[in-house]
Amino acid sequence: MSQVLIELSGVGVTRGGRPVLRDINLQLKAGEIVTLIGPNGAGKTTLVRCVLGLLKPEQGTVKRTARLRIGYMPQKLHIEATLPLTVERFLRLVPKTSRAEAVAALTEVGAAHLLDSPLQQVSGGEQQRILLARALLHAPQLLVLDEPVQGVDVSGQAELYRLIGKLRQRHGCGVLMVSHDLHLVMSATDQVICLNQHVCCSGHPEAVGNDPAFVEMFGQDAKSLAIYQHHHDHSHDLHGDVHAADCDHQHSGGCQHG
Ligand SMILES: Nc1ncnc2c1ncn2[C@@H]1O[C@H](COP(=O)(O)OP(=O)(O)OP(=O)(O)O)[C@@H](O)[C@H]1O
Repeated sequence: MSQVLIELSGVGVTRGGRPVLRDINLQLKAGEIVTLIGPNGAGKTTLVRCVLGLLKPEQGTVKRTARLRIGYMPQKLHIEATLPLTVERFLRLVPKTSRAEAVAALTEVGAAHLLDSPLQQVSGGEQQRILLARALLHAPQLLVLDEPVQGVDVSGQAELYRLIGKLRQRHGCGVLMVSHDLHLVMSATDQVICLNQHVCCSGHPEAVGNDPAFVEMFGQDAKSLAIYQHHHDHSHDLHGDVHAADCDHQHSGGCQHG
């Protein structure tokens, strides 16, 4: 049986007097890909910060396996435009990283040719690969990817998702991925968690092979993408709170709130 890397139980976070996360239960195992989806302000980044140990929730517990090694890929890289920094020097900011290790990590993400490039000059898609290479240098048991395809064109997105799937297989690591998109999640995602302060629903993504509009939009890459079918039985107001009128909804198996 796969090792449980991290387990959140009843996690709750309040910010500015408002609940941002409520009663979150989540378990992530080695070799498993879990994708968090949800609208702006749903609490995805806050949840990631709890997983990374950067934020201690007011309620509930976060249990990590002993000495868990996490490779984190942030949404964006913020670097000073005038700072002379090559890709190699950037990667070697990870302690004890040799040039050979930087090359190996870049090779894994198909970006070895960027080794001597100035970091400021690489494209958005290249930057995402470099951030992924940096995450790999931590020899992660758990990869945490915050919107890994942000700013990448559609065919590049499919390629990046495929790469993440391959890395999971090669390293046997667990992957927690944040997506802002309600529709595009990788077919290799084992579990999708739809978050809007609480876990609205969760489950396996359903393949979109039969959807002609989707195939037309993504071509052959559509086969490597999936659409998660939503079965919400409640709605949220602008603040993410559940509409009072929905409070008598029938709880289903996928519904994880009280
Ligand atoms: N330090 C803070 N102080 C006050 N409110 C905060 C703080 N951090 C986050 N919030 C609020 O918590 C809510 C959740 O924010 P979070 O960044 O986790 O959402 P998200 O799902 O990642 O959003 P996005 O998709 O826009 O990145 C938002 O309403 C945000 O304004």
